[in-house]
Amino acid sequence: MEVFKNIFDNLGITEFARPSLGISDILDILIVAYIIYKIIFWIKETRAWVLFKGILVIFALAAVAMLLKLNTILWILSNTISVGIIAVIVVFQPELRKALEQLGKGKFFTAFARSSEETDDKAAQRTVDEIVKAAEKMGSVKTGALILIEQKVPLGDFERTGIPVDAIVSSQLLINIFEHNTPLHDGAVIVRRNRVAAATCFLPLTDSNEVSMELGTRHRAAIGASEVSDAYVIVVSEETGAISLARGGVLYRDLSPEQLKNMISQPRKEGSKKTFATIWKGRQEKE
Ligand SMILES: Nc1ncnc2c1ncn2[C@@H]1O[C@H](COP(=O)(O)OP(=O)(O)OP(=O)(O)O)[C@@H](O)[C@H]1O
Repeated sequence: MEVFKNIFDNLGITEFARPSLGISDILDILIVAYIIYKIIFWIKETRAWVLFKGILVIFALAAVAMLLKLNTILWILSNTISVGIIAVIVVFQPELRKALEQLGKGKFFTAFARSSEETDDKAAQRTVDEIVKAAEKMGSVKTGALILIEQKVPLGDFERTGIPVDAIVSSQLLINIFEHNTPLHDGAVIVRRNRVAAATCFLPLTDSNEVSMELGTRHRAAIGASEVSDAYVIVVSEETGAISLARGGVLYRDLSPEQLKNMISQPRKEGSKKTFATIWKGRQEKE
């Protein structure tokens, strides 16, 4: 209590104006802060983060409009906000349902604890090596494969369409997953923080007209997923055994294992700048 008394004294708040602050108030504030922190973290883990950022922009706009007394903008915002709240609930409905389900199963906090683990550079490099090794081996025997490596944009929406795996990435595991006539071989595998998060995931197909006619749905799905996320999407063709990489809506075809390794070796936490520069260079080279 002495600490708070000193803070109030330093702020010049008199004894008279000082709010009474008990242990229960502090506990109350801490619990609310903790819950808000968890909610923000949960939002960041789903695609709701992009929508959430849009909402923050609207709030910032409202604040500016209020400061500058832009009455027409304020009127429009205040009249659309009530509709907006309902719209947000509708748009976020799958995420909210998932969060409530997890809360019911008691998984919400454990999932958070696991996902907050630091990405280890050594483990990330090992993951890249294992994926490249698997792609090379699957290419040599013409086993089709589709692997997404999550970057900053969460792939939770794709992951939910598949079967959870949650295992450390290894070339043997990947080869096994894509083995013909096995239950997990169809669809895409999602790799997150050096673990295979899920298999048999369904990805959106690109509707670009520029995709070569000789490419089928596996490659179209790879390009489609790379258009709506910043993931590295690796495809091994079942027909030719060729290895390709989709990134930012661009497909880099017929890569050697070394080229693939170089392209996907950027560690996740380095941020997208360097990665994007490398990919952009590749894009220009292709064009
Ligand atoms: N939307 C999708 N999401 C995830 N995986 C998909 C999707 N569409 C197709 N696939 C995968 O691709 C396989 C079909 O590949 P298809 O032969 O049509 O594609 P392709 O691009 O010609 O590839 P390949 O060269 O390997 O034959 C499916 O069995 C499935 O595993």
